[in-house]
Amino acid sequence: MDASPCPLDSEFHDQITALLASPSPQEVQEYYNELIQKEKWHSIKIEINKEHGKGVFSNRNFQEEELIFKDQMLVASQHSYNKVDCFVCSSCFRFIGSVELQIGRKLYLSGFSSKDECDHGSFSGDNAASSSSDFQNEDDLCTQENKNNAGKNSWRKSSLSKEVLELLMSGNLSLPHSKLFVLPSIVPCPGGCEEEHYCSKPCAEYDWESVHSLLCTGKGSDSLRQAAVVRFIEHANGTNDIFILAAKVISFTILRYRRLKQPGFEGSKKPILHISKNEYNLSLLLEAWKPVAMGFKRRWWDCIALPADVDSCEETSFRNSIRDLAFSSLQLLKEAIFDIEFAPLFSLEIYGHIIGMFELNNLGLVVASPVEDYFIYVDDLPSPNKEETEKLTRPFLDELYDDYSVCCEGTAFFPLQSCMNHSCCPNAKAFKREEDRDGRAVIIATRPISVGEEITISYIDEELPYEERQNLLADYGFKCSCPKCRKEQPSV
Ligand SMILES: C[S@@+](CC[C@H](N)C(=O)[O-])C[C@H]1O[C@@H](n2cnc3c(N)ncnc32)[C@H](O)[C@@H]1O
Repeated sequence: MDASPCPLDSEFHDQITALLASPSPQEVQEYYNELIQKEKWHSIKIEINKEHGKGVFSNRNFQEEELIFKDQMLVASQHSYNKVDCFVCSSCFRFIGSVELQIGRKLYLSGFSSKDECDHGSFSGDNAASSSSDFQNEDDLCTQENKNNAGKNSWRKSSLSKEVLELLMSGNLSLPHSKLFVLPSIVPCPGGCEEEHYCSKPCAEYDWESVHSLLCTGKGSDSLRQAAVVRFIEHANGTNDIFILAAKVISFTILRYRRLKQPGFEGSKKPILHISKNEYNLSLLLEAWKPVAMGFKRRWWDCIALPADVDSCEETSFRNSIRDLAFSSLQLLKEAIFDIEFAPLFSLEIYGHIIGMFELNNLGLVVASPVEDYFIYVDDLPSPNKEETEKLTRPFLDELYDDYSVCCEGTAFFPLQSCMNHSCCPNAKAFKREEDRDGRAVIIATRPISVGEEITISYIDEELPYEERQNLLADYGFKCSCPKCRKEQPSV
């Protein structure tokens, strides 16, 4: 592999080594004990062993189908391609607005010739959308990227007019029975950007304080920084939106550091007088970074699976190209939010490890759509109520076609779930039940679990043949020796 193109990698070598050092077993234990205490999931514990590192273990017996724990994401992000389909809170990922808004907005935004573009011009003046009480302004309907493309696109032919969709979005056209599917109303971003929306003030404030204030492109941010953030986001949307999540991790760490630095902040470390300012800053940075330090990680370009169409003799140039892509993204992020006080966080080494952490802990973020529930409800209505209702709802369902059931999808880092080891005969699974309507991971027992047993999930389709399973697990850097693998392993 070529030498690193990032000068910060060598300049801050010692600080980077400290940030990437594995936390001691005692630190790990203390961190997770505190987290479990805070989240009140007393029926699990984190244990560390030489063979598999951290793992989640049961503290009591669980029955089949019982909830084991739910996990709040440390950072999360909706996939950019999913943002037209699902309008969700940027903090907890609940659907927001109304069923009408979800349907109207999706059909409206995808009604233009390109799915990702919308004609901002059509929302000016006294049109229905801008008079809505739910919307803060017409910009709520378009992302920054969409607005940059304003006027370039034309409304494609559809059985539904733009005007009908605008009425639906503005709340001036209600669908029958939709009151049974009430969604939280929309809370705007405190910084005034049009990219993020929330289901409540606490969600808006939490996201602002923990991540978003550094990445906001709203009126409060200076215009040069704003333009740089937009360039970074556009690059991520055009290449790999995992970069947005990596930027959130850096922003999370910087903001946590600033809070810890404030005198009197709960949990802040008192400055130790006999150490230098630099040492003090590093120890504070390590403290701020701790939730990320706990995550299992390797460099992205070292651990990413080689795509099937890349020949093994091309492997080095493939890995170099992945690293170069990450470096281009990092350069754009630096133009947007670089701060010398946190220079090591902007090294390619750290950026690569953050992205690798998502690669190796990949549990997707999924939230079921209330639009699907709504149409299922209508379909289940008794006659003649069903036929009456469908006269109004059918044109929308026909236009949505299969997309009526699209879930909110994204990527997240879940602190507890990411400690779960793999087994091809797992005793638990990540599974959203009817009532789980936000982004949290939900872990359910798939068979009875005894006190003290390790709780495992399967990272892959465990029904695959032995060889295929081992090939897929090699991407995670281990060979599985669970009871099923030991039984199926071909004898030599
Ligand atoms: C999501 S992490 C699980 C937590 C991890 N043990 C830790 O210490 O943070 C995934 C990594 O754990 C290890 N791992 C998970 N399941 C394993 C297994 N069945 N056998 C060996 N290593 C495993 C692998 O290194 C894998 O890349």
